[in-house]
Amino acid sequence: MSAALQLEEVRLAYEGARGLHTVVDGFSLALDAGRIGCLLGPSGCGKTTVLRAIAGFEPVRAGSIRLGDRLLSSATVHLPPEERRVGMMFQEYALFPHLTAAQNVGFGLRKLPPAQRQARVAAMLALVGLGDAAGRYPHELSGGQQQRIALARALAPSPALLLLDEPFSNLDAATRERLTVEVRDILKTAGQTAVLVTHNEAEARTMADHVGLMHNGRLTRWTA
Ligand SMILES: Nc1ncnc2c1ncn2[C@@H]1O[C@H](COP(=O)(O)OP(=O)(O)OP(=O)(O)O)[C@@H](O)[C@H]1O
Repeated sequence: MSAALQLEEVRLAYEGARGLHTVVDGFSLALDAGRIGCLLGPSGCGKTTVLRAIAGFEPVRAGSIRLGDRLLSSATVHLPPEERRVGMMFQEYALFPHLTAAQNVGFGLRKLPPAQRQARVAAMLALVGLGDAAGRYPHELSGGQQQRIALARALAPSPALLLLDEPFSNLDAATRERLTVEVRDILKTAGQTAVLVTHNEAEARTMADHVGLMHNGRLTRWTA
């Protein structure tokens, strides 16, 4: 089987006052469909930068990023984020406070006919175990429940790939531990290909099928 996600010799750099500053170099990985990969590494090693590049928020200076048979990024190609079929659960993508849980989950489904949209929202709320929370606003939900709604929102448009960047970092330790297991179960039920970023080793081992260790912008180990 060919990999769902494939990064080959990727180089990523930020523009600085003194020209380009390379933060990721020679970065390669392959992830099969339905598998969960995790990038683990110390602060500043480039984990978020890699996710941002996969999502289409950073240009690729060399190498390539492919999803299925589509080229998403290379030195000469850059598919816009909205055309990548990549879903995100990033810390900065909090729920919309003025929308109910159901409206949040339905946000990315506005192109669907209303009946189909409603059915998909109901299915996603059921998948994350919050079928009874449809009419509640984010402030009426616990932190863990809010993250499960954020997951339902990210999964609703059936992304080819889901990216999770430190999705549990704002939660207390007990909730975090419980949610790590729950989210893995939800992703596996959905057959979702996903890449998680964390600097918490226990979380990486619990969640992921493959753990990649990053150091100074390179992948130093990728465990099966
Ligand atoms: N917008 C930016 N402009 C310039 N440099 C940046 C920018 N964002 C990140 N960097 C630098 O790129 C490097 C990698 O940052 P990145 O956020 O990818 O690391 P990380 O491994 O995700 O860290 P953390 O675990 O703290 O989130 C760091 O040296 C950082 O200072």
